[in-house]
Formats: sequence, C-alpha cells, structure tokens
Amino acid sequence: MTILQQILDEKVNKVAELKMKKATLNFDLPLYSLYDALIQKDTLQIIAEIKRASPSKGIIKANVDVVKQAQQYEAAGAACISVLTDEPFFKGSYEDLRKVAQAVSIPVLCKDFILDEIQIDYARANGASVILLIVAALESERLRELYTYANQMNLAILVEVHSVEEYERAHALGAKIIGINNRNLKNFEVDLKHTQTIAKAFSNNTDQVLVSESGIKNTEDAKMVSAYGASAILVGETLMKSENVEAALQMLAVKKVREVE
Ligand SMILES: O=P(O)(O)OC[C@@H](O)[C@@H](O)c1c[nH]c2ccccc12
Repeated sequence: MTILQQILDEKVNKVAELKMKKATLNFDLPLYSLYDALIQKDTLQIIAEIKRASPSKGIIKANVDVVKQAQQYEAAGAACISVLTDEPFFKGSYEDLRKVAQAVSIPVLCKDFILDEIQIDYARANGASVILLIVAALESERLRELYTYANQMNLAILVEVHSVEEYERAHALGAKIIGINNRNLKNFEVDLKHTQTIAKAFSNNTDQVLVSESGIKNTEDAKMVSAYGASAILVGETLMKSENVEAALQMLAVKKVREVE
C-alpha cells in the first residue's frame, strides 16, 4: 500500500470522529486573499510551512513554538503560512492552525488530506483562508464537490497536482491556484523537474498562478522553479530547520525571470 493510501485510510476515521462531535463552528476569523498575494509580483512569493514532522523525514521540529515561527515567517515577508493539521503522520492539529491564524495578518493554508466537507468547515472555523485539495487523492466528482463547497465559503483553493494529466483535471475545475508537488506522495521521490514539465502545459493560462511545492532548499532551486514559471514556492523543511528564518526566506525570494523557450 502506498503512503498516500495509508494516510487516506486513516483520514476516513478522522472524518467520522469530527462528524460525531457535532461541534458548533464559528466562521468569524478574517479571510485574506491568497490569489492577490501571489499574482503579478516581481519576486518569487513564499508560502512558508509549519511542519513538525513528516512521513518521509520523520521528526523535523516536534516542539516548535508555532506562533513564534509564524510571526517570523510573516516578518520576513512570507505571502502565506501553511499549517499541517494532520496528526498521525505530520504531528499537526487544528489547534496549531488556529494559533497561527490568530497571530498573523496574511492568508493561512490548512494543509491536510481533505476528503469531506466537514474538514473544510474545521479549516475555516480555525482561521484558514486557503485549503488544499490533492487531485491524486480524489475522484473527479468528489474533487468538484469539495472545490465548489470551499469556493462557496469564500476560501481560496490550492489544487495540488503531480502530473500533466492531473493538471488537466485541475484546469477543468477552473482552478486559479495550482500547486505542483515535486514530491511524489506515493514514493517520496523529489524532482524539481516536475514543475518544468507541468508548467509547460500551463504556459498559456495567464490568470492562473503556479506554486512549486516541496524539496526547495536554496537560491539555485528557487531560481530554477521561477525560470520554469512558478509564481510562488511552498517550503517546509528548509525553513523549519533554519537557524535564521529571515535569512532563509530572503535567499529564496529571488527576482522572477521567466526562461524564454
Ligand atoms: O518540506 P518541503 O520539502 O519543503 O515540502 C513542503 C510541502 O510542499 C509539503 O509539505 C507538501 C506538499 N504537498 C503536501 C500534501 C500533504 C502534506 C504535505 C505536503
């Protein structure tokens, strides 16, 4: 069984648990626009991630002070903060999401494996302005239903793809913010060339923004994915492990130069 399948199987239990709770949710925390934060910028924008652990890397920084980390990201110029809320595999929580959302004034992304509307309700109730939908994890109809639901709640949606075929499915939805995961969620292999391959399919859709996700470590990587056509990068481990978050963010915020083919 792939790791993605293991995570999704576990998530079914989590969804049942959330539904059982029948909590009253308030949707009153402010919303910030991710699209506005990413479109038409001169420098590569950064979605900085709070990631305590991951199935591929194990513990990254289990006891991080999420509020402090988020405030450093915001002060250093991050466009958005991504917070993992999956507990079994990433050691995150909705509590982390809420604490971060209440501490900053930029969009916050609820990073999870969403299968059900209730997870979108919880994301919004805990301050997310953005949710992630992973094309590889959802059948077309479910993907469309969840996309529509989140859209109706005025949330932005980062639609994650890993192949040209998945990109076509995202495009067919009318997705405006597309995440290209350089890491294969089935075997954890990372290759920044995924951004290049998929960005080629995308090059005519100028009202879409591309986010290159995973495995970005240094200025060279940032320049490379920027040249491929990314407007933004989503960075976890490199920032979590850095002693100087501000310097790390600045080294990644390169000037955008699109490669002419
Ligand atoms: O730590 P990295 O290699 O910088 O990766 C960040 C982010 O892209 C990664 O956490 C991620 C991308 N898509 C996901 C989907 C679910 C969980 C996690 C992810």
